[in-house]
Amino acid sequence: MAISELDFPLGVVARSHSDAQQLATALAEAVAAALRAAIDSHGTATLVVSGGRSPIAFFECLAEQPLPWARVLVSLADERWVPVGHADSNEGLVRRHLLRGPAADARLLGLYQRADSLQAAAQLADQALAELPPIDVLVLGMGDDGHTASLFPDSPGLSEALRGDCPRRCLPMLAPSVPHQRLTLTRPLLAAARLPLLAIQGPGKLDTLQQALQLNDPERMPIQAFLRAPLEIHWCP
Ligand SMILES: O=C(O)[C@H](O)[C@@H](O)[C@H](O)[C@H](O)COP(=O)(O)O
Repeated sequence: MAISELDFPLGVVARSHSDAQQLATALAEAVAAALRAAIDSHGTATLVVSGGRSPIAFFECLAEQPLPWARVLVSLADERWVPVGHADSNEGLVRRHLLRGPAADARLLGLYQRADSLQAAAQLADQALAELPPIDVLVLGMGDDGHTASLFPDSPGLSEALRGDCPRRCLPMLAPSVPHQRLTLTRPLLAAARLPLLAIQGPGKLDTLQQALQLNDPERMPIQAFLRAPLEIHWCP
C-alpha cells in the first residue's frame, strides 16, 4: 500500500520519500523553512519534537540547516521520566543529535525534573511549559498502536489529556514499553501548532494510519486526534 491510497481529511498533506535518509532530509528542509518564516514573522521560532528511534537522522540533518538558531526554542512533545543522562531520555537524544553544529545555539525547554513521583514531575513540567510560546512547528511520531507523543491507548489519564479543553499542558502517562513512566504534552497544546508534521516509516505504520482513520476514535488510537488540516505527513517504505 502507498500513502497516496489513504483517504485523509481535507487539508492533510501526505508526502512519500524513497528511503529514511530522503525523508530525514526533506523533513529537515521543511522544518527549517518554517522556522525561518516564524523568525521573519515574529522574531523567534518554537519547535517541539518527539523522541524515539527514528528522529535521529532528521535531527542531524536539521542541526546543519543555516538559520538564526539563537532565536529558536526547542521543546519536547513528550519525555520518558528518566534523568537526561539516561539512554532513554528524549532530552538527551535532542541534546546529542540536534543541539550540535549550527543548532547548538538553540535554547531547550526540557520536561524532565526530579520529583517524588511521576505526578509531581508532571506538575513541574506543566509549570515550566507556561513559558512555552505558541508552537510554530511540531514534529510527531507514531507507534504501531496509534500512540503519538506519549498519548498511549489505555493509559490512565488519556481521556483527560485528549480533552479539547484540557487545562493542563503536561500530564503523566503510562506506556506499555519501558520506561513506562512518561510525561506528555496534552491535546490542546499539540493541536494548536501552526505547522504540525508527522514522520513515519514502513508499511506497518500505514496500516496503523488506515486503522486510525477507520476507527475515528482518539481514545483507542490517539493519533486520530491529529489527522486533520494542516497536518503534513512524511512517509517512506
Ligand atoms: O518518546 C517517544 O518514544 C516518542 O515521542 C514516541 O511518540 C515516538 O514518536 C513513537 O513511539 C514512534 O517512535 P519511533 O519513531 O522510534 O518508531
